[in-house]
Amino acid sequence: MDLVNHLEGRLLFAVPKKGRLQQSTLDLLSGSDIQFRRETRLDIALVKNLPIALIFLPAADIPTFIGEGRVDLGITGRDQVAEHDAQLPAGETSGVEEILDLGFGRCKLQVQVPEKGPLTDPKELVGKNVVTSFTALTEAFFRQLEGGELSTKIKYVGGSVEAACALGVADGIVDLVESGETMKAAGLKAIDTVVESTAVLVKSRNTNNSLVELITSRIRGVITAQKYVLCQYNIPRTELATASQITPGKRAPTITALEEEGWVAVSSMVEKKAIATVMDELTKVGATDILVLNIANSRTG
Ligand SMILES: Nc1ncnc2c1ncn2[C@@H]1O[C@H](COP(=O)(O)OP(=O)(O)OP(=O)(O)O)[C@@H](O)[C@H]1O
Ligand SMILES: O=P(O)(O)OC[C@H]1O[C@H](OP(=O)(O)OP(=O)(O)O)[C@H](O)[C@@H]1O
Repeated sequence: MDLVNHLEGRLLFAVPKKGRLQQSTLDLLSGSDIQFRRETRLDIALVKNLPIALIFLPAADIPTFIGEGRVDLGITGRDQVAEHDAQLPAGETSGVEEILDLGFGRCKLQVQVPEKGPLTDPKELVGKNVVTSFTALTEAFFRQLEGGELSTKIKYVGGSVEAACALGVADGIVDLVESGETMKAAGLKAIDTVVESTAVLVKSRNTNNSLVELITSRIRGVITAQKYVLCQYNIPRTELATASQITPGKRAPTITALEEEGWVAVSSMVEKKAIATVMDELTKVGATDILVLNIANSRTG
């Protein structure tokens, strides 16, 4: 099948073809009921149940395709969008618009130098060799540090940036850090942060495809569901005001009267990471039968 001829009329949605953001992106698509089958080695997949085509691209290239309006929607790192925007001529507005922070792919683009070396401040790298995959952001960073000048020599490498200092190619690097394992293994330390990043859903500023809203709302629902649990409990009506402060919900808690005089049942969305503390506090104010339920999907205001 000539897939390119089947793109007409479809929303084009770019997703990472490999790497750190791919699995969580595929999970989001699946949670949003975007059904597709990707043929081996093909970078285009037609969605079966919606007029959408998925385009598998390197995360670093996604902002370019979206910025030029070739692709309507995409998932990539905020760092990649920032790098794309930093390459634009002065005064030009970015064609890439962020719609949603997706929460995964959290990392920092950091200035790193040899741990045992003499450098401790990014200013000491001015005029020296710096290696990175993010040349535009690194240039902007050093230009600001140098007060508008740029004497620092910035060189591009596509991967394994952390090897540059040990190989004598660089005095410092600008690379992504998450756990810090790679940096530590390469004998480097971070001395400054250029940008902080998470995966984002982005759209082309010029797209007018109505499916953008539908997809955004589905993805938002999946993210909310992943972030929250539903907490249900029974409480004496006299303690309801205090309990409602502990579980205010996204809008307000749902309160139902119980058959037993003076008692009510409460059901409220609570952030997953806070649930243990919330349960402790509810118990303290007299709540009983506290249940915590996972949310499969959601649409909230
Ligand atoms: N260690 C990490 N932890 C979390 N997110 C990361 C990490 N490294 C990269 N990312 C995010 O994932 C995006 C893609 O990086 P990744 O290293 O997966 O690239 P890639 O497309 O596989 O290209 P490469 O050929 O450079 O490996 C980055 O721009 C960043 O937003
Ligand atoms: O702080 P950490 O948890 O160690 O993660 C950081 C590493 O992850 C990324 O590389 P990746 O492993 O995706 O491969 P790459 O170097 O080929 O881009 C990034 O470029 C760092 O090297």
